[in-house]
Amino acid sequence: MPKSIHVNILINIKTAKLMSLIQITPYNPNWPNEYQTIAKQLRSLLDKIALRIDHIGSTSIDALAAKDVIDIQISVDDVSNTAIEQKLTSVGFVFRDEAICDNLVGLDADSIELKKKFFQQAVGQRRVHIHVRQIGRINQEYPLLFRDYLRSDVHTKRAYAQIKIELAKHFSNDANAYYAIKDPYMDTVYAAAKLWAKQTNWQQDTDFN
Ligand SMILES: CC(C)(COP(=O)(O)OP(=O)(O)OC[C@H]1O[C@@H](n2cnc3c(N)ncnc32)[C@H](O)[C@@H]1O)[C@@H](O)C(=O)NCCC(=O)NCCS
Ligand SMILES: Nc1ncnc2c1ncn2[C@@H]1O[C@H](COP(=O)(O)OP(=O)(O)OP(=O)(O)O)[C@@H](O)[C@H]1O
Repeated sequence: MPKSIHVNILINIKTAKLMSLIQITPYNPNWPNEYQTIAKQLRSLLDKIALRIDHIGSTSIDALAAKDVIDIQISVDDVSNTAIEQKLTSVGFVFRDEAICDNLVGLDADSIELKKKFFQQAVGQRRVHIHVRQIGRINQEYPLLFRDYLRSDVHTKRAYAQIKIELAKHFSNDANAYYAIKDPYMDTVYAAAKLWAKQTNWQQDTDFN
């Protein structure tokens, strides 16, 4: 193969990879079904270790554009229980030990309230993020409250979609920039969600897997 064609192919592959890094797609009504299938497998795998299994993140919110990633939270008694890792990796999920905490404005990264374990789909499978968090911690409540608030407030939901679409347009190949802006924006939504939770006496629902 001539060298110029080879270089062109390499550039195209590299560009395609960069371009697909952050991509927001319109809401897909099949996301909840995909979640249910995975959640049932997780329930039988983890049995009593999982106190609750929930669909979280944007794919759990009707009509919200999102990255095509099914986010799942598994709430446990003890996030350092090594059985969780053993069981999830035994069926192919990939443990990412770089992501041991969440970010929340006002808390240090090493706060006990932010500890988590993070897993991704087995190689070649549809994109899934599994967040294992300890029941009762701030970071365990966050995604459930954030989800329920966005489900209840169409204007905030639309604003969140717009922010993500714009960020993805400007920073599709720069995940750090995408999250550096999206994360504190989410925390302002979360602050409003906490007020809403007080007003409505919001509790974690009982409709989990
Ligand atoms: C978790 C990793 C390995 C997965 O990367 P990948 O490209 O496969 O997935 P993706 O970009 O969708 O990230 C997964 C989730 O991690 C979070 N995240 C990813 N990057 C960042 C970032 N720069 N800042 C904050 N949160 C991030 C987001 O909530 C996201 O949904 C990667 O994102 C990473 O190394 N992230 C940084 C880990 C981190 O934030 N550590 C904080 C110290 S505890
Ligand atoms: N500090 C935090 N602690 C716990 N959960 C958090 C925290 N920050 C964000 N989350 C939750 O994690 C979920 C998944 O994060 P993610 O970055 O994948 O966002 P998303 O809403 O799914 O949007 P995207 O379309 O970019 O994937 C968020 O919807 C939010 O509920």
